[in-house]
Amino acid sequence: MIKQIAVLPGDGIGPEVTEEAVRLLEEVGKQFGHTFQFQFADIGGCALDKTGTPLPEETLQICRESDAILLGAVGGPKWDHGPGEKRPEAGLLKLRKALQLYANLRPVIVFPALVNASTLKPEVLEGVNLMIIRELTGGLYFGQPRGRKETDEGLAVVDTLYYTEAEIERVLRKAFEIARLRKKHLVSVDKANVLDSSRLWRETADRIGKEYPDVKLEHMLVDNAAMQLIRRPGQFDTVVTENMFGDILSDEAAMLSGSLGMLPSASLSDSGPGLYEPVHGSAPDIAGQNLANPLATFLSVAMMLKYSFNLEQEAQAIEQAIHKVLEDGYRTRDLAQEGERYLTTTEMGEKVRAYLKQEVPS
Ligand SMILES: NC(=O)C1=CN([C@@H]2O[C@H](COP(=O)(O)OP(=O)(O)OC[C@H]3O[C@@H](n4cnc5c(N)ncnc54)[C@H](O)[C@@H]3O)[C@@H](O)[C@H]2O)C=CC1
Ligand SMILES: CC(C)CC(=O)C(=O)O
Ligand SMILES: [Mg+2]
Repeated sequence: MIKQIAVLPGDGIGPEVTEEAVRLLEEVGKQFGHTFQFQFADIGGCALDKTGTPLPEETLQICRESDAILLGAVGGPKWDHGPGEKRPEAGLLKLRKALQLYANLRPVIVFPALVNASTLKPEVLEGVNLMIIRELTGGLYFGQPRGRKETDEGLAVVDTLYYTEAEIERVLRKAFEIARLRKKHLVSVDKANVLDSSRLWRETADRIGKEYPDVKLEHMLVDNAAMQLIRRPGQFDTVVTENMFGDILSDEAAMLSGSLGMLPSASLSDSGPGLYEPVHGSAPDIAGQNLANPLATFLSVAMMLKYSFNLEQEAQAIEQAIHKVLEDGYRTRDLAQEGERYLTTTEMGEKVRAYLKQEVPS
């Protein structure tokens, strides 16, 4: 199989983790007889510095012409004070919108070897395997009007939470389809006791739910969901929610798996390339130090192989290699216990490739 992959390393630790992910893909290609061709392009702060825009037209074109997109992360303190459209994050939002990547899949898996990496009790974490589906191209991050202005009462500011029924319906349908392939239990998270947008979300979920009688639909208010995720995460299988709630809940859920450096994601549309990126950001506090955990990006590569290329066996080979590396006690700094030795980003990359090649040390 020959596939074109657009690689957008971005800022901070983005280039460090994507470099290792590209090496991993090359290794998968070698082992399974595939050719992955990479086209690198700028996004975020590095694109702003070079071109004055966080998503250059050329980058968007490369993405449109690719079979899948691999992204590191964008942003950092250097660009934090620019106006909204001159922020690195605006480039990523624009890319998601332009490619209509409305369904963001964020699986949260507790690797048995990492049960002790979390601050939660092992018995609470046992068997946790949930899928958060976050709406990605609507809601507060996109609604208009937005911005600030001087008023008689001083400075005022507005962000708009806007959803059409069609936007809500398509992501809910995707969630029901995914729930059907899992444990057939879907929790729809909203704030229907306060927000009109959430009331439409809930009505739509109830309506679409009638087409999926085999899937048990439950509604949960977002504040309670945030608490339940920590109290008893095992009660969740598939979770669907709007853009900002999903953003926040998935970072929270990352702590079940031990680190934000463990959480991958896939952003999918109805046609065209999928975008694969770790859930974490550019981590300026550790950037340039070879300390980042690349496993979230590796797991995102596995999602790419599965969802975009239908290469189930290859995806499982990556997941298995990661399982074994962790079982054998290898950790990056974010996962290591106090005083425990840890691997750098590049060493973890080498280790996972070695396990993929079955070059397992005795
Ligand atoms: N998809 C994206 O490109 C995202 C970009 N951002 C941007 O990233 C910048 C930093 O944001 P933060 O709030 O600090 O969130 P962050 O996710 O970059 O970092 C939060 C904390 O987690 C740690 N961390 C994150 N990824 C890690 C990894 N792979 N290995 C080890 N530790 C890791 C960081 O060191 C930091 O302590 C901001 O400019 C923000 O807008 C934030 C989230 C997503
Ligand atoms: C545009 C990003 C900075 C938003 C985010 O935090 C995310 O997608 O997880
Ligand atoms: Mg986020």
